[in-house]
Amino acid sequence: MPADTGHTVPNDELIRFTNVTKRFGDNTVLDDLCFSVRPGKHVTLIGPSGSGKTTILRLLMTLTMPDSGTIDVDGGRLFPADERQRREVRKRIGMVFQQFNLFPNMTVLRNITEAPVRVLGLSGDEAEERARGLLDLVGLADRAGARPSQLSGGQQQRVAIARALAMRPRVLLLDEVTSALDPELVAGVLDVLRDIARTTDITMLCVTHEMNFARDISDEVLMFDAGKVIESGPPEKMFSEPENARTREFLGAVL
Ligand SMILES: Nc1ncnc2c1ncn2[C@@H]1O[C@H](COP(=O)(O)OP(=O)(O)OP(=O)(O)O)[C@@H](O)[C@H]1O
Repeated sequence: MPADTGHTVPNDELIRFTNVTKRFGDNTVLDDLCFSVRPGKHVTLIGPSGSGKTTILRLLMTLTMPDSGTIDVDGGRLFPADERQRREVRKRIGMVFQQFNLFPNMTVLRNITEAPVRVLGLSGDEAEERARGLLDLVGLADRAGARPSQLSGGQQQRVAIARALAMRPRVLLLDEVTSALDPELVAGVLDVLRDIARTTDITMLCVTHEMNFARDISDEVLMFDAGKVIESGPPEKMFSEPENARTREFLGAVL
């Protein structure tokens, strides 16, 4: 019998959470949560602070474990699964964090080539070619030899985006990627992400308080409250005529 690779999940779903519950002590952060994301779609998670948005991304990165339920990504089961299978599925997922988390002692180029060489087994030349293409994409082709500390926050975040893409993930997770940036640096990072959303077939799952950005890039917006999706829909509907009173209240406060 082959290992349980989650083939019960339909092919047109790249991410599926089924009855996922996550607790921290008495705090039920995700409550029997079900949702799915189709391949190539850009989905934004919105909701009040503490509603569990970051926890969803952390589960996908296997940085934390659910208490119950199943999580499938790209036809493979992430939870429950043994360590080896989890690592295999996890390789298909890239994440950009609020704090860029670059390696300070490595050049920009090494930051991007490190994981493709170590994890994917690419040769140094292959990894470098890939990295240089990505540096071009994020507008930093001339900074390959710099150290992160020589770059602005916005440039560092663009390196972090290139680093995540260098693993050729099927899913890109974006967690408040502009909230640690000075206001004048936000637009450059969001422009790069808009470009990536427009020109690649990567699936994106995004937590952001930048509602204009969410409106621009999202195919679907999911509104979270108390560990559940309480409303979902295309951004034009969610932002102009939300049906749920909690969504209206939340958007009234942030828009
Ligand atoms: N490691 C942890 N230990 C204990 N509680 C945690 C831990 N991580 C998250 N929580 C709690 O889980 C809840 C959900 O947190 P999460 O960061 O997922 O929310 P969020 O919707 O992303 O919020 P925000 O918009 O403020 O980032 C919060 O109440 C938080 O305090």
